[in-house]
Amino acid sequence: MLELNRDDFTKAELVKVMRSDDPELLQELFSTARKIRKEIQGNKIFAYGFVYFTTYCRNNCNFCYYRNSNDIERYRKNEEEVLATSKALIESGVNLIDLTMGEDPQYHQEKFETVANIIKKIKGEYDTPVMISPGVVSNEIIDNLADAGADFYALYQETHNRELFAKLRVGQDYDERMNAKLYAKEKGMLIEEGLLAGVGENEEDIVDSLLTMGEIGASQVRVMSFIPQEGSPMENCATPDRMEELKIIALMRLLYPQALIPASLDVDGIKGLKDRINAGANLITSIIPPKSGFMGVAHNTMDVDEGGRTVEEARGILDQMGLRIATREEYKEFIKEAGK
Ligand SMILES: C[S@@+](CC[C@H](N)C(=O)[O-])C[C@H]1O[C@@H](n2cnc3c(N)ncnc32)[C@H](O)[C@@H]1O
Ligand SMILES: C[C@H](CCN)[C@@H](N)C(=O)O
Ligand code: SF4
Repeated sequence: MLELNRDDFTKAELVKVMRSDDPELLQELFSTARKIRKEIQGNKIFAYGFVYFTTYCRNNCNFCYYRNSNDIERYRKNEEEVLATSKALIESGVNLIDLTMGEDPQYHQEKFETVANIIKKIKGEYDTPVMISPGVVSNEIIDNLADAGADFYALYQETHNRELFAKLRVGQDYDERMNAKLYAKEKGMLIEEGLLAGVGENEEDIVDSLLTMGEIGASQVRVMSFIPQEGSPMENCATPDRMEELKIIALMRLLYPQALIPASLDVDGIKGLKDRINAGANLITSIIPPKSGFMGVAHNTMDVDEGGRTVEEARGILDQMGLRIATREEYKEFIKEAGK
């Protein structure tokens, strides 16, 4: 059996864990991940509100429901709507607002000022940290977003295998995407890197991604299992067994004890929370207010209007696990350390 909880894993050892289905090893993997989280942050779990404010997109990612060629209903929310939903999320107890958008040509060509204003309001008036997930934007726009006060820039490579990237993010440039997040980091923003599970990667690819996340200095690292989307080229591809995602979460925790690692409600809804937390995640993402008209990504409506993706619902589950949602002040303290 592998010895866990070390900071000098070799690539071969990591690959071996990804390939293993030995129940004893996996148990040890998850319990070690939980132990490390507890050492770092006790029983606190962070929570992010998700505000997907425009679902228009110029890109054609093969895995995504919102790809440009998909003939779907789309929306573009105005500043008031975005702020009202952000406020409701903050009042419900989230620690950060994740402002997410498709690469909406209307913004990408002219309107980033609106986004900067929204960030300033959430930071100033609502005194709450902000993550911005705008896709690939120019260095000049990154400067503006950083100046507006955005704490985090999220941009997921999905894979660090260039050939696979080209098949997934069709027509997009690998280096341009990577360089945007490196530039954001240089400008003082924290960055989030992420990978998709179940899109044709092998164990070596996963391990390359795990190591790259550390090399680029990401403070938040994520994995999401691929969910097939109606009308997209990958509509008939299967969703992967969740054990892959759980193992990746646990390995990220072992490799990067201080990292923010999401348990995303977007993949399996609220019923998926417990397993991900038990694998070592320390953060709940994709909290969306019911009946607000805002959508998720991988599962765009699952549990939303039913009130399943709320802080209250998550709190009930955490409570049974001896855990609790962190306060905004505790989260701010945590990211201050992450920025050092
Ligand atoms: C919808 S995008 C939002 C930000 C921006 N448009 C971008 O692509 O960077 C956020 C992420 O959602 C994830 N995602 C999209 N479609 C998915 C799917 N079908 N299953 C799982 N995750 C998905 C991808 O990892 C993607 O990077
Ligand atoms: C993928 C999204 C995040 C974008 N920064 C969101 N649905 C999530 O699961 O946190
Ligand atoms: S993942 Fe992002 S960039 Fe790609 S099609 Fe979906 S919304 Fe657009």
